[in-house]
This record gives sequence, C-alpha cells and structure tokens, in this order.
Amino acid sequence: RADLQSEAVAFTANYSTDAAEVYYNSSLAAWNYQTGISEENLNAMNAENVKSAAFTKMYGEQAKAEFPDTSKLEESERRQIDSIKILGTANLNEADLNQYNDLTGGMEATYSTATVTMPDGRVLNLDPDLTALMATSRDYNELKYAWKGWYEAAGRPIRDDYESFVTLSNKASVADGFADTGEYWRSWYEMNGQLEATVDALWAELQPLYTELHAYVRRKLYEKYGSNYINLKAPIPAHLLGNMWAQQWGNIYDLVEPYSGKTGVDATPAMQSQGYDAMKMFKTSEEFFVSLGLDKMTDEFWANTMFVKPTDRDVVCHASAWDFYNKVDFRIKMCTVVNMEDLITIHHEMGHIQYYQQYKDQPIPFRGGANPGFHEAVGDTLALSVSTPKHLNKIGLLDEVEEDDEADINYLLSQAMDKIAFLPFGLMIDKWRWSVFSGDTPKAKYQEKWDQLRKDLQGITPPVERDGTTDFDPGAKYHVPANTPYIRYFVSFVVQFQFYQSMCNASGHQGPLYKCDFYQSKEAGAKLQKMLELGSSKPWQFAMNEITGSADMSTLALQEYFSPLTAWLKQKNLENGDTPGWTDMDWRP
Ligand SMILES: C[C@H](NC(=O)O)C(=O)O
Ligand SMILES: [Zn+2]
Repeated sequence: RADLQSEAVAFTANYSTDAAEVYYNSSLAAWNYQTGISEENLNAMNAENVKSAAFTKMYGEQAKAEFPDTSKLEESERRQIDSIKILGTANLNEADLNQYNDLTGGMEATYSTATVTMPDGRVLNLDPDLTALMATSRDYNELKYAWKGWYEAAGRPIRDDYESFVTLSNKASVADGFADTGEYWRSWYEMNGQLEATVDALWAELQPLYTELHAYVRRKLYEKYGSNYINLKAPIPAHLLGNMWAQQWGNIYDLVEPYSGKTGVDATPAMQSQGYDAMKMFKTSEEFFVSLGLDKMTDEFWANTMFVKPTDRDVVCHASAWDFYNKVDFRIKMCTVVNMEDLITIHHEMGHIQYYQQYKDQPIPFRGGANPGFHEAVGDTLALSVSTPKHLNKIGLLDEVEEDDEADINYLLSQAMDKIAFLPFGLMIDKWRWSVFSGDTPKAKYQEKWDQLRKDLQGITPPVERDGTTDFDPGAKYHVPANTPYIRYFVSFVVQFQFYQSMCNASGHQGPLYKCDFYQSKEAGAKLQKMLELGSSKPWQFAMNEITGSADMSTLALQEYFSPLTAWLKQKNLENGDTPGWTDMDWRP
C-alpha cells in the first residue's frame, strides 16, 4: 500500500535526522569518559545515555504502533524499521538503566585502572607495562607472578557485578522478544539461529591446523622451560605465550623461529631505529588506504584522535575506533607504543574508520558492518598485505627480502602465531558468555566453565590453581567488563582471508596467496569499497557475494594461505615424535 510505504519513508527519514544528533551527544559523552575516567564524566555519560534511551524508546514504540507489520514495505524501510523496533537497554526503567550504566561504567573503570605490584615494588599497569612484560619476559616465575596478579586485580573485583549486569542485560533482551542477550547478539548475523552451528563447523575445519601449531610451539617451549613446566602431552601453561590471555602468540616468535639467520619478519627494530612515532605510524597506515583509492582521514580525525596514553589522567587504553554520526567526526583512541604489533593494530582501527566513512551517507540504522565480523576484518585484510616482507621492504622497514622456502616458512609461522593461534580464543569468549546469558553457566560455575573451554578449545591451562568461589578470569579480558561481543573476531579471522584473496585476484596478483601485496591497486580498492559502502543495508551474505562472488563464509582462503606451513608443521611434529593434541587433561605445571 503506497500510503504505508510513504509513511515509512517519512518516519525513517525523521528518525535518521533526529538520531544523528542524539547519537553524536551520547558518543561524545562516552568518548569523554573513556579518555578521562572520573566520577563526573561517568555521570555525564550516563545522563546522555538516559537521553538516548528515551529517544530510542520513543521512536521504537512509535514504530511498533505505526508499522506492526513491515512485510509489505520495501526492503530499505523494512530493514530500518525492524531495527528501530529493537529497544535494547532502553527497555529498562530508569532505576534499572542507571544501575546497568553504573555497573558497565564501573567494570570498565576497574579493568582500565587495575595494577599489579611486583615483588620488587614496581606498580605495573596493563598498558603498556604488563603487556610489555608478558611479551618480552622469559622468566617463568616473573611471568607467573604478573599473570596471577593481573587476573586477581582485574577479574576478581567484578565477579558479583557481572552477575548483576547479566540479569539486567537479559531483562532488556527478553523485553525485545529474545530468549536472552546471547540470542540478541547472534541475531545480528541474520542466520536463523544457525550462527553457532556455522562457527562450530568452521572451527572443525581449522582445528587440525591449530593442533599442529600447538604441538610445535609446545615442543619449543619444552626446549626453553624444561620438563618441570611443559608436558608434551598436556595443555600449555597460559602465561608463556607472550600475551596476557594467550590469545595471539606472535611475541614469542623468537622462541619458535624455524630457520635462524633469515631476514626478520618484525619491523619493530627498523621502526625504532628510524625514529617512528605514533603520528608516523598513523600516517603510514592512512597512506596504504589512500593508495587503494579509498578515503583519507578527515581533518576532525587528526584533530580529535587520542594517539598516545595521556600522563595526567586515567583512560581506557584498549584501542578503539569511534563514529560520531555526523559524517566528518571519526576518531581512534589508542595508547600507541612504537612496535609492529601496534602498527598492525593501527591498521585494524583505521579499517573501522574507513568503513564508517564509506557508509556515512547511509541512513543511521544502516551505519554498521554487514555483520560485526566484517567490521573487524577490514583493517586486518589490509594488514595481511602490509605484513608481507615485500611490502615492509618497499616502505623501508625490512632491509632485504630473501626469496627462499625457508624465509617463507618463517613468515608463515609468524603469521600463524597471530592468526591461527587466535581461532579457539576467538570462539571461546562468546561460547562462555552465551552460556552465561542463557543461564547454563551460573555464577558458581563462571570460572569452571572458562577453564574447561580454555583447556578443550585452546589447549591452555592456568599456571596457578583457580578458586571457583573468588576467581573470575573472564573479567580480566577487556571485552567482558566492556561488554563488547567477541564472536565477531572469530568471524573476522576467517573472512579476512576471503577478502584478501578477492582483492589479490582483483589486483592481478600471481603466485602464492601469502606473497600478495595489493598496495596501490585501485582495482583491489574498488572491490573492497563496493562492499564497504553498503554498510548494513543488505544482509551480509549479499555483501559477501559483492566482494568474493560467493555468499558463504569459507575457510578455503585461509587454508590456501597457510598450506605450505601446514605441511611443514606436520612433518616437523613427526620428526619431533610429537602427537598433536593434549590428552593429559589433569596435568598441572
Ligand atoms: C582481537 C581483539 N581485537 C580488538 O579488540 O580490537 C582483541 O584485542 O582482543
Ligand atoms: Zn576492532
């Protein structure tokens, strides 16, 4: 009926106009809190959140009253109105919403200000102190002390708050017609309840490669730390992988390097010797995007971004990218350190900014990723090209490139230490959280469920005994107190190889996939841009088809990328007499 359609067009146009201003104000208040943690800024943020909740509720209820049945509307208005009908925490009454905001703001502050006092009296924060210690220390006991200290300082204090948060979050999701918040979060993937089955199937295809990598790294750690601390048939102690959460293992590449004496794969020394600073790192990343024909950063970006950790106040250091919904104000918040890990992170965050810019003319409900995993994949896709020895050499961050199989294995292993190592971790955070939101995992089992997933999926075991009545290790991983969903990263780590493969093909790349550098390829840029500008205006399967020619998530590109390494790892583990996997489940270091 044309009149209903024209009403819907007017309604959604008004929504986008009004929402832009409301979202700008609430984003700015959240930015002010995260870049200046204080009671005053928390209250200001919560006050703005109450206003945006009132706005969301007003439009949501109007949408439900005026468009009870959207099935007859054209796709754009149908999708927008279906989205406007979801109120989220705006379903909560003022008392519950204030409690919810205090809980989430408080948990984020606890995480961002937690410190560990070392035996020598040093008081270490997470960023940059403990991050650097976990990356560079090779002292078993120093690592264990820092690991134990962090999990106690960041996780334990929020165990009770998290339970209260879950109750309120579920209350809001149930009001929207979902079983719980986990079901709400999974609905963003528009897979008719099949998201978990789909990621489980993707993991089943990749688990063999992970298990081979795990066995090879375990052998190298055995050679380093000895049989008192490493059991070749058991899970690996969690504090030895170069990362506070053992989520990515690139920082211990030096312990596992297959062939020494080859050109390095780490640009950090060159960056430091060439006097790189945060600004130079950001400009290097922007230049790559522009070389593809994509947008440069706006003036507001350079004026408002937080590049480094301030010295005069507490901030949320975990890197993030922000859209202020006015088509020009986009920002990154990051406590940048001059090293290759942060250069890659800058590409990751700038990928978010590029996506914001490419869909800035979409109506507000469509200013999001085709699915949240797509948003996480943009920057990483470009970083796959930037990381190649060929590219690093081209921009002067690697002295020479050796074209031989051994150097290639070194490179692929260093990539696997970040990309393959991550997969079970990317899966398990929301496996844990979905089970908490559904009620399958009550507070008494928070820690037990976490430890079981860490052991079964990652083959990782805590270095010290856990106490299920006080420990709350999930709370010591940013995305849990910050309430940021996580399956998006698992999805990203699969689809980024599909995007990379498509852009490499578009750039005319010949030869092994992992050698592809599509730097300056306008064809590759155009391929990506056609997907980015859609935002969430179409189901992600449509966007996937735009960029890859097929509508499905697939591990084939990732498996092709790593295929030389897969064979090498199998051969190496055979030579070492190591059986991939971990059967001594009850072993403890
Ligand atoms: C992989 C994920 N990235 C991010 O938060 O941007 C993390 O750091 O845990
Ligand atoms: Zn991200």
